[in-house]
Amino acid sequence: MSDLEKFEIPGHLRITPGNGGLPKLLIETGGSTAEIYLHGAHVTGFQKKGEPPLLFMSARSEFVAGAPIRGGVPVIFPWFGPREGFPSHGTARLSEWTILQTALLPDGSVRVDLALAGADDFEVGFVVTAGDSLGMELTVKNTGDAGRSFANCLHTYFQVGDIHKVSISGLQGTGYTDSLTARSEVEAGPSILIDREVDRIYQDTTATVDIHDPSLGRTIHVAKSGSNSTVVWNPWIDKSIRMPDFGDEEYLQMLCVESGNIAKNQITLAPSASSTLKVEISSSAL
Ligand SMILES: O=P(O)(O)OC[C@H]1O[C@@H](O)[C@H](O)[C@@H](O)[C@@H]1O
Repeated sequence: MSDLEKFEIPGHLRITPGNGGLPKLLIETGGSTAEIYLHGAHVTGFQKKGEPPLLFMSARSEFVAGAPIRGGVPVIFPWFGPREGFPSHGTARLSEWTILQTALLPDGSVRVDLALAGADDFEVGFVVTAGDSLGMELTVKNTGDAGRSFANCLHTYFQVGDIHKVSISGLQGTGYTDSLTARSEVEAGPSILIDREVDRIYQDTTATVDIHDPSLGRTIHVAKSGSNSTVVWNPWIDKSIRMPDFGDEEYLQMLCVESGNIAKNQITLAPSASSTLKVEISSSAL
């Protein structure tokens, strides 16, 4: 870790061996704490002082090179979902990222700039800013000499008090593909309730999504830009049992609302062009 010491900020940013000995950044600001693993550039925690964690982490997650972390914010790139012969959700979440710089900003938040090496003809950067809210920016530049396409997604796992009582708003009237049936549907009602396995890719939406959680007395706001797809996922009972790195009952306390560009919304970049996917996560009392 000694080569990473230069990125520490006394009183605000410490770098220590985390689970599995993987390097972990521990951030503390006036209003929050956060943690980031260089493995996957994975934000594994964000908590406002005096509030339960905003991000869900599975107690069964692996922390080992070559395997994804279960929970927090997996960075999904350059493809979303399964691909035969290749890892699910791309290689970014399995890669070791490097720190470019760290900074304490004038408003008291802490900013960390990370980079992904060896992503073919792509230059990929990820900026995390932890303060009263959690900001994340994934920037991809095409450094090759031909147009290139990719999907991306910030696969945010949120902690909720009781999934049975949660409702999600912001997607009324939006078309989606139901990944469980492969059918195209339109979200009819103003709020989505989760009472079974749900796995949907909402397309052509830039809307902020709110997660209303009466059990924890808060609403989580997922605001985004540079994103035209939103994924809503909860594995429910059977899939939770099938996932080796996820507790059988953990589906009760988690919900994924993911922001990205998937399927027909995937991004094509001309040579030298770049695009940025930004997500800002905040919460307010109900
Ligand atoms: O197990 P993984 O590869 O992390 O994927 C978890 C889930 O990620 C979600 O984004 C997908 O919509 C689900 O279909 C998938 O099961």
